[in-house]
Amino acid sequence: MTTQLGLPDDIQACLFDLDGVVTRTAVVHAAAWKETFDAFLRERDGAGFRPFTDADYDEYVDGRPRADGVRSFLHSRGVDLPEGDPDDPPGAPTVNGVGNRKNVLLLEKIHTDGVEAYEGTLRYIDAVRAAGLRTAIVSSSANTADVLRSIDAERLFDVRIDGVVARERNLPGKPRPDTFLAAARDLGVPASRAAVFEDALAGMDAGRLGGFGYVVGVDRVGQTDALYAHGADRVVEDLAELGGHA
Ligand SMILES: O=P(O)(O)OC[C@H]1O[C@@H](O)[C@H](O)[C@@H](O)[C@@H]1O
Repeated sequence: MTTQLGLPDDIQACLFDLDGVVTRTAVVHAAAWKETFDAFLRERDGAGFRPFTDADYDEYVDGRPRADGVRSFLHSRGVDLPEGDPDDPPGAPTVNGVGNRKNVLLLEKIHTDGVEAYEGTLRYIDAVRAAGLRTAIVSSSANTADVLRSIDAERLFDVRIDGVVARERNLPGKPRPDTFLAAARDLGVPASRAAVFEDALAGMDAGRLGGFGYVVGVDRVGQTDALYAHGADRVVEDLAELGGHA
């Protein structure tokens, strides 16, 4: 282990998830999803509908690309919608329509409340870069560039693989490892020499399946055991615990 960064000595690159690792936006996504799915279920099943829960978010939605989240959660409730088109009106009964509704709500919330970063993460990334390691942001979110710009954090990452890039390159999203592998490749570092930092169970699966050198689970919601079960080498509540202090 390096004493400074809390990583194995041979790690040359760090691949960071965005929502819940760099920014406090995992809860904003979760709230937008809950509003979207509860409205959908209420309309379908009436007032006695079974609401979307935190456990549903963790299992079916967190960390996955938008459309995969729609399909995966609704399938768990026995609903399989047609795909529709990317420009379906928000709330239309299609995978795209439901996803578009969620995006409208997400952007409203971000616009109203702003985006906050985790200071411990920003300090850790500074230390990682000062130590000469390369960095990437790897997120399923198609809003990654805007969110990073809003906290002036684009400069912290040498490479960005997000929901937009994944679509362009036809990369399957988390829990598949392809987006993390693409980031490591773009950085010129083998997966075995790259560390993954993730808060979502789907992201842990991606880290494990990709054969990465080290996988750090970031527990913001009390799911340490689940993060270990999904493949974390170490779980922290804040990246400051790993070290990297000036
Ligand atoms: O809808 P977006 O911004 O493209 O984000 C896709 C997904 O991005 C992930 O980072 C979030 O954990 C999910 O909740 C979200 O659904």
